[in-house]
Amino acid sequence: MSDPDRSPTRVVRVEGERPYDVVIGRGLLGELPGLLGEGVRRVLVVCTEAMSTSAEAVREDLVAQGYEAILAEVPDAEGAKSAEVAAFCWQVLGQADFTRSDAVVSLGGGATTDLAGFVAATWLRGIKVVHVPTTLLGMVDAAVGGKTGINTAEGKNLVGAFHPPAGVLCDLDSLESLPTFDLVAGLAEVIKCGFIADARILELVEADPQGIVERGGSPVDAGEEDVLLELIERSIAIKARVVGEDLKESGLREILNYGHTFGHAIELVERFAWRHGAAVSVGMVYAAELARLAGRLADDVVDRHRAVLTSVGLPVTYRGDRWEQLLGAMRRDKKTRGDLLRFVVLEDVAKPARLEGPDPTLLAAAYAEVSEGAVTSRAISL
Ligand SMILES: NC(=O)c1ccc[n+]([C@@H]2O[C@H](COP(=O)([O-])OP(=O)(O)OC[C@H]3O[C@@H](n4cnc5c(N)ncnc54)[C@H](O)[C@@H]3O)[C@@H](O)[C@H]2O)c1
Ligand SMILES: O=C(O)C(=O)C[C@@H](O)[C@H](O)[C@H](O)COP(=O)(O)O
Ligand SMILES: [Zn+2]
Repeated sequence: MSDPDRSPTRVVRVEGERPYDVVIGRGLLGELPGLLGEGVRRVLVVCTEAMSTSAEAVREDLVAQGYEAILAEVPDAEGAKSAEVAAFCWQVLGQADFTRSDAVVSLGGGATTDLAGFVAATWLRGIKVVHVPTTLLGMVDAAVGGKTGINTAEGKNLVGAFHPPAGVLCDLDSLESLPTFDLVAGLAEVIKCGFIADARILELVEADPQGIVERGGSPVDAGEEDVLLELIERSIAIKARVVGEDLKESGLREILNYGHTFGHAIELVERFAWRHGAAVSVGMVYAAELARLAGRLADDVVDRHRAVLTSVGLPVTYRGDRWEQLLGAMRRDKKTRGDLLRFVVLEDVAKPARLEGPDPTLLAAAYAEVSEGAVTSRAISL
């Protein structure tokens, strides 16, 4: 049962062809059958080893409520997002006779929800999925909005489908075991929402960055939880509004990709060993520098990127000897059209825009600004 004194349950509605709810609160796992809806008989719970105890509890609960529920344990983090792991899940579904009225439940971080969502999108051309994200990043971003996918040797999320979930359960209790390193990675997407759409998010982080970071992994103090809860809700609300208007990324949705062109390139060059949030953090500084060099963004907003990201422990630089590989990876970004590289940039906080086909010298100059040990082209005070 959720404890109303600790954290009331909130619901964010995501509109679209099949609207669904993102439920945010504590002790919520019992709510899962409600989100699965009518007609589901078999459920595949997809998890990693780190979450297998919780996943087994969910499975037993589902069985107690009359479902046939089985577990599929997949590799940790980006290791889950491969064609081989998807094929393993398809095999499990096939051997257990999953039909179009059955469902997948993901329980884990964004990598698990992306993989499980992709498996659900492709099995029998699409069965129901409910996401139970257990990382901050999963809650505020990956589990909401229906982007699912896996990586290939050539890049991040290059294979996937738009497949919105039937519901999302964000149980804040799961954040208590999340390592600080991963809480911080999730803050990158929260801060992204601040820069693209909601200055209040930036103000909240700037007011007490250490307090927000330190509550990860330790029992939650009521005052601190309020800030984290507000950050989570605000980020989910932005994502819900954007994907509700533009599920398939024909325009508006691209703003959620702020920092990802360069960020995904880092992930590929690092062979997916970097956390996504850390790579996106550097990617946002790259995009900010690009906009500044193009004369579209003021110096103080660029400085604000470095200051707020650094304040929570996120990286803002990357090694300076990988330009050709990074550029090659950016050419395969999903926003690229033919030979035209396209970036989401800012003209101010909460004023996203596009920068199309920037001059190669500008691209390289922005890289120099985020390269480790670089002396930036102007004096900044952090
Ligand atoms: N589909 C989307 O719209 C979307 C949006 C943003 C990010 N993503 C994807 O999400 C992924 C990143 O997600 P992430 O940051 O959650 O990383 P992740 O899924 O790799 O999880 C990070 C680590 O946390 C562990 N973990 C998860 N929950 C835990 C818990 N409660 N306690 C202890 N450990 C726990 C995992 O086992 C893993 O080691 C990337 O693949 C990214 O591309 C997708
Ligand atoms: O939901 C979106 O749209 C996003 O771009 C959110 C991103 O944070 C997320 O990492 C997404 O998976 C990136 O999508 P991709 O299309 O660039 O692979
Ligand atoms: Zn992202």
